[in-house]
Amino acid sequence: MESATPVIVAIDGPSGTGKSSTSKAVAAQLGLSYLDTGAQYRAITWWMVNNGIDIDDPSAIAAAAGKPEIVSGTDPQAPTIFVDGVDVAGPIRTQEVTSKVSAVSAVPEVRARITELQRSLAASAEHGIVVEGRDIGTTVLPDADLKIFLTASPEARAARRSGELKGADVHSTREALIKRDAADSSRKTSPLAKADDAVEVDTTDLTLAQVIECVVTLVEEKRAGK
Ligand SMILES: Nc1ncnc2c1ncn2[C@@H]1O[C@H](COP(=O)(O)OP(=O)(O)OP(=O)(O)O)[C@@H](O)[C@H]1O
Ligand SMILES: Nc1ccn([C@H]2C[C@H](O)[C@@H](COP(=O)(O)O)O2)c(=O)n1
Repeated sequence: MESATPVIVAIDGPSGTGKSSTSKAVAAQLGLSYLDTGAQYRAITWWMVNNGIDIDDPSAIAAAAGKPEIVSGTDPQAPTIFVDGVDVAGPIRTQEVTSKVSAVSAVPEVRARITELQRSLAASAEHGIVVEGRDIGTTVLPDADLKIFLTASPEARAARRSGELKGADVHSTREALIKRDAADSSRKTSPLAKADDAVEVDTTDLTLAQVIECVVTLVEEKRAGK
């Protein structure tokens, strides 16, 4: 039997729009690999913090950018992230890493390093891959078969995140999301942006199941050549 042509799907958008949940589910449903590029930027940030690199000094970050070995596992049922052989899936989600990741990921040498890893993983995905992040459609995989840009109101995103953080204050969560999005959108190198040819999906009033169904349909239509 002939196997389906590998399909490359890029899913971008601001924080809390549902990129990870949607991408994982779509990849699992369609038998594709899955890559969380935010986890890679968090992993390199975790390494910088743990190795005493001054996060306020872009030249120090640039000089260290090539040092850590970052390895991502791309099974959507059990994605993994290791730095120098250490499982950092938990530590990269701390408040400290979240507050520093935008500064580290703005450094061009960091982006060049991580982008190379991303392209290599996408190229080696046998059945195709769903890659989620901020600059996948614009910079990392500009020739992706399908580009999706997820959005949602800051209020919806803050409510989702507060629920996840067991009742964290919605107002401060909203402010923190807006601040991180502003930093990610205004950096010089490959900022958070919608690619011209991306399909925008506003998830504010959609359930996660509806968003997943919408994206699966878009991938299937693309595969069918519609
Ligand atoms: N359409 C939706 N309706 C309700 N909750 C949702 C929806 N989409 C995602 N969620 C929930 O919102 C939270 C954030 O989702 P997720 O982590 O997938 O977003 P993200 O865009 O990847 O965020 P980040 O970029 O910050 O990692 C999760 O708890 C998820 O279950
Ligand atoms: N393609 C990407 C993915 C992520 N980042 C940076 C900016 C985000 O604030 C941070 C963490 O991402 P998250 O785990 O919240 O998805 O990583 C980026 O610059 N480019």
